Amino acid sequence: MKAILRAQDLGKRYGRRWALRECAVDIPAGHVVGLVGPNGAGKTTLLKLAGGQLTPTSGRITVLGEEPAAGPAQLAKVGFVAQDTPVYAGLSVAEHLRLGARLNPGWNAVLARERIERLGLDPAHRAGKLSGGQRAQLALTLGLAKQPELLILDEPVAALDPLARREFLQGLMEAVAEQELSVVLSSHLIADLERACDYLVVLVDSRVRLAGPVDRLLATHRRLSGPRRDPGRLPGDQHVVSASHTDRQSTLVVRTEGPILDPAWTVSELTLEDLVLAYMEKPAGRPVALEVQR
Ligand SMILES: Nc1ncnc2c1ncn2[C@@H]1O[C@H](COP(=O)(O)OP(=O)(O)OP(=O)(O)O)[C@@H](O)[C@H]1O
Repeated sequence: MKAILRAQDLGKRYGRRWALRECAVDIPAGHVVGLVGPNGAGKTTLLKLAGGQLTPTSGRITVLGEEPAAGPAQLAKVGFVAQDTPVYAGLSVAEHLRLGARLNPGWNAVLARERIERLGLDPAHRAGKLSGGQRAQLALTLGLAKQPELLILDEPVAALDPLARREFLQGLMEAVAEQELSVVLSSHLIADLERACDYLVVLVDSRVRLAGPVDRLLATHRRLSGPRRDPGRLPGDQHVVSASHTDRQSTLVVRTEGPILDPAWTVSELTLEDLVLAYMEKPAGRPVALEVQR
């Protein structure tokens, strides 16, 4: 299947500091991909590299099989809504839609108009006078009406109220199911990602720590609780992701393809939030990136 985003040994350095290092991912088309990680992990940097706003310091990235922003055809296939939801303060909502129609060959004027109506935005209103959430909605409408093959959204729902967030994510999932759209979005709101995303990438300390389809990731991770145990003494096919201990008790998150046979453990499944938090904890040694494919 076609990859929407492929990175090999990708790195980006600002001055002496690496914002992204040794990044390797291969994300297939047809997903809503959630990109998560702590503040400063490198999410915006990765998205900007994919959007062509930044160039790599090392390695390679391709988007829909080509260099990012390689030319007009490639630009038409990729929509990008940045974290600060850029709109032109002096232009009205209607003028934004007219501009979108002029600049984008695949523009869907009906979709844009209907969405603006549904949101209750006044077409004559200047963008500079909209609330933060309304500006975000306008920027998202422009991204959707462009009808790209890949829509990249940097924290798209942060400014939206809970109902608007739910409706927006629902709309994204429908667009992915009905059109040939793939989405990569970053967010700190894991409950939202849980609802909308079927593929996950976790970035920590400028490195990819986990990537794969959500159902596969959940099926291959377990929480084990039981009498205190040295995590180094688990069977070889059980990889410890995080561990916490009291004097008598150990709680581990492990990745394994097989069943947990040791009767001393109480075994439970993880939620997406448990999984993300386990990978966001600082590991004791050098972290190992895991890319899980179907
Ligand atoms: N223009 C820049 N110049 C220098 N350093 C930068 C620049 N942009 C980002 N950085 C640094 O690169 C690292 C990664 O930043 P990035 O914005 O990609 O993180 P992020 O995961 O998107 O964070 P957040 O969740 O807070 O938005 C951070 O340490 C940040 O300080």
